[in-house]
Amino acid sequence: MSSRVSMLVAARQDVAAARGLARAAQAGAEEIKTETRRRYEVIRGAHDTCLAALTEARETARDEIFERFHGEAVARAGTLGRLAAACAPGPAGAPWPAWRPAVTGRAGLLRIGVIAVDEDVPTVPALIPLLDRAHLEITRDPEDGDGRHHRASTADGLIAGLLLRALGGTPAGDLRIWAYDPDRLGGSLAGFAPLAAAGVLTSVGPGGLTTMLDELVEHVRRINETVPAGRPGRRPEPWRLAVLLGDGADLTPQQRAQLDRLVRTGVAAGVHLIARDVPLAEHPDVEHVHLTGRAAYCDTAGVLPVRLDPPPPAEQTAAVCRKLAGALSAGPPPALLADLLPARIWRESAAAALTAPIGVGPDGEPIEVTLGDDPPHALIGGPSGSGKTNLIYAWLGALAARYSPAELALYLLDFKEGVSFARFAPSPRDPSWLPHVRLAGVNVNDDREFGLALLRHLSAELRTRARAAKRYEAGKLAELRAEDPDGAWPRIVAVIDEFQLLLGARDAVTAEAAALLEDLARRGRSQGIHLVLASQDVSGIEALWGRPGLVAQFTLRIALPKARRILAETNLAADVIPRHHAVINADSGAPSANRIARLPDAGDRQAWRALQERLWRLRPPGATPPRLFDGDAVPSCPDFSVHSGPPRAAVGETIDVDALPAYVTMPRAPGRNLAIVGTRGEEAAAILASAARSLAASVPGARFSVACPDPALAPLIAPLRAALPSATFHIGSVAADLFATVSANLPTASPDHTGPHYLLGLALDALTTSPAATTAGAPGAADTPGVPGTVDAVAVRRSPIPPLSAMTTAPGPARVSSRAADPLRTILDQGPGRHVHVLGWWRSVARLRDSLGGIAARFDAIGAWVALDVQGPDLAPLSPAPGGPAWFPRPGRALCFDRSEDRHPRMVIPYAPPGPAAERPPSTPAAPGPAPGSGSAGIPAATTSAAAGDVTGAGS
Ligand SMILES: Nc1ncnc2c1ncn2[C@@H]1O[C@H](COP(=O)(O)OP(=O)(O)OP(=O)(O)O)[C@@H](O)[C@H]1O
Repeated sequence: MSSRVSMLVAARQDVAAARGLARAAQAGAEEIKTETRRRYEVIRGAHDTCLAALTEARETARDEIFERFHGEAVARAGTLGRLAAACAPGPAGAPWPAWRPAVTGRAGLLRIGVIAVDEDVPTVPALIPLLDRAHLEITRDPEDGDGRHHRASTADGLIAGLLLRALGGTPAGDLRIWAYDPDRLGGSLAGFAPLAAAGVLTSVGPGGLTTMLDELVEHVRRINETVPAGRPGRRPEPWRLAVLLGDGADLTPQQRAQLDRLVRTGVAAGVHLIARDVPLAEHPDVEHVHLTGRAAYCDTAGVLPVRLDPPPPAEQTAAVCRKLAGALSAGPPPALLADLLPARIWRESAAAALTAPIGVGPDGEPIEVTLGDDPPHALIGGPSGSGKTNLIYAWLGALAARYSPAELALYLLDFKEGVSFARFAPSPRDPSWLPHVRLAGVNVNDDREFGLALLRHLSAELRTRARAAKRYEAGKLAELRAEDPDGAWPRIVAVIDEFQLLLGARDAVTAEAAALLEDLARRGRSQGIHLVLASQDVSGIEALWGRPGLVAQFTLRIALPKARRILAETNLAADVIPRHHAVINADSGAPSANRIARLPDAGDRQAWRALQERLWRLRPPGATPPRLFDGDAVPSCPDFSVHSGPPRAAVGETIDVDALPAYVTMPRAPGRNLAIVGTRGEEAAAILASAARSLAASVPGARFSVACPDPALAPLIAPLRAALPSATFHIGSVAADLFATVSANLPTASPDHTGPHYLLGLALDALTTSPAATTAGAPGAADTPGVPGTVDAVAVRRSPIPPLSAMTTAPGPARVSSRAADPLRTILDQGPGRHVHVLGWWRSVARLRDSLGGIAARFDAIGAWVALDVQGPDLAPLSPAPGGPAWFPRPGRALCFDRSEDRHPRMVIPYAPPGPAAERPPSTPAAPGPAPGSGSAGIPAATTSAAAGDVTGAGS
């Protein structure tokens, strides 16, 4: 039992020990656990701290990275944006809302949209190359709206934008567009339609592709031939841009080949392609743009997607195109006269040639023309209003500013109505004149004789120069000037505007003028005499084209827009140049010698006046103003000086380069009477007045008596009263007394001590054909039967003048009745030999004949005559030429013939009657004879009777 107890005790003790051990182990474990937990807590705390720090560090780093990235991206976008703005300035790169056309001179890169890298980063303009740089091939995903579905597509919007940018950034006319759009027939580019009218846009239909490509290839070939390779600057040709809007159809092999040629060679020649749905050959010059929905990828942007701009607003496109078309139709703004002037005035020598710019070329450079040995003469052509006069102004301005009056002399003639060259002469409004101008003729119109006079003058100058050249053995002007440095040998430029009027008739004037022109044209070249002929239309001038030798000398041709036949037949350049341009061709019109010049508005009065006044102030001392011949002006009678030769009567002004009086001489010799014939009473009186004034100056002691047998015409005497204050006047019936008295007292010997006596008569026909004179049995009257029914006979019956023989009551010791019966005829026959001369006005040749003795009378007593409105054939009895002179009367002009001086009749311009200077008066023909109770020549009856005083004293 005890064992059992002891065992139990032992067991208990073991259990207790075990328990103690277990408890101790547990306590140890607890301790470890606690320690471990503590450690865990420590570690965990450390971990959390570390993690938080790491997170914070990471965040900081990330923020820094983002910040740096953003900053750099913004900066780079800014740089790229500035770069893009510089590469595509103004209209090439501006977004549509702010877009305006403006010529920038750089059209190479064009904006199509933007590259958006990040939302926070500004976008960068996406540019693609075009003009002078690349062709463009546009491909697209099938979903892009396309021509096949007749919807506006992104591609078409892209093309429209490119076209507008290219047009807006290049000078008007420098870009021509061809649009091949077989499917929509031009509808894709409808906004550009206004350009078609201005020739900028050509729509090409389905059948036109081959022709278009051929033409462009040909153009490239021509450019490559004519523009030297490597020449700096742009070729003087517009860019040509062909837009090909494909319709899915394949090109023919020929079209493909031409297209490939253009791809290879077009860019260098300014010919470009924009091809949509038309594959282009692979070539470095081709820029590819691929469209996917609203994004696009292009070679220039690489992998970066481009967000395309919207198409330009349709109204904006149309407005820009309309404006451009308008500007092109109106032509470019004119150049300025100032562009043609040299930096320093009068510094050039004309020894070798005259060279001056006439306008500016397409590149803005002056286009110079030369007159010298080659080319020597110029032909200018252009229809009315095309700018011939303006061109002449520009040319003359440029010449006159370069060459002094010692180097250049100008003779200028304008045959048409107007006063174009009058500005070169002084006027009441502008006292300045162009010092180079020797002669300016305006309103020359029908005075072809004046043109002839100029040619004769130039011909005389040519002879003078030829003689001098021979003396110095000089072959041309430069040599003559070198041999004779002190001589005055300016180059002469004679400009004749509307010269066809000089050569337009088949008569002696044309024949002589053409012969003189030919001679001047041939020989003038070496003598420094240059002709510049201008005309609206030279095609019909027989005298010109009938003389090929003459035309051939005019190697300088200047054609204004639409000029005909000035250039060579095959040269059509004048048909295509715009307004205010000219084709200058110094090779007789050969097409290869064409130069196109834009002309300044030299007609502008202010610009011209400033230049002229400047040159005028520099004029050499003693320079005289040019002679101005104005065909519409009536010259005033000059002051005649004492003259030592035979007495002479001025019947008007000669039509000549110098404004000289036209005289007929009145020496004491048979036949020295003057008859003025025609119905224009005022002009007849004015001629008598100038004749009287010049005779009075020629012979200071001369006596003058004035007769006007028709009292109705007494007012016409006024100019004679003004010219001859000391003359005696015999109006109405006393006129007959005058003739009777003078006739009866004709000196029989040589009465030089008494001086000449001039009888001036108005309407002397009223003296001679009185029926009463016939009944008086006077020899003259008997030879002069009135012819009832003719105008003269009617006039005789109506004449209020009583029969001369019956009226002749003047007392006088030497009254010889047989002669006194026809005193006028007696004086005409016998007076001049005794220094008694009749200067009278008859209203027709028939009446003059009656005064001379009737139908078979000879005109020997009329040594000189002046015809007014008498037709040439009517002058046959007085004329040296059988059938009468070729004379077509017109107001303000008279035909004069002095048998002792002239071989042919010459045209003269009657002077204005004394008094204030007048314009040419309307012609007032005197009636053939006054009707009973009424005046003639517009004079009322009351005046007539009042004027019919029987006796008037000197100067009364
Ligand atoms: N280059 C130019 N720039 C601006 N205006 C011009 C220019 N050329 C001509 N004009 C103007 O055109 C008009 C006609 O010119 P101009 O008188 O020179 O022509 P024209 O050929 O001589 O005509 P016509 O034969 O009928 O006299 C004028 O009003 C002139 O001012």
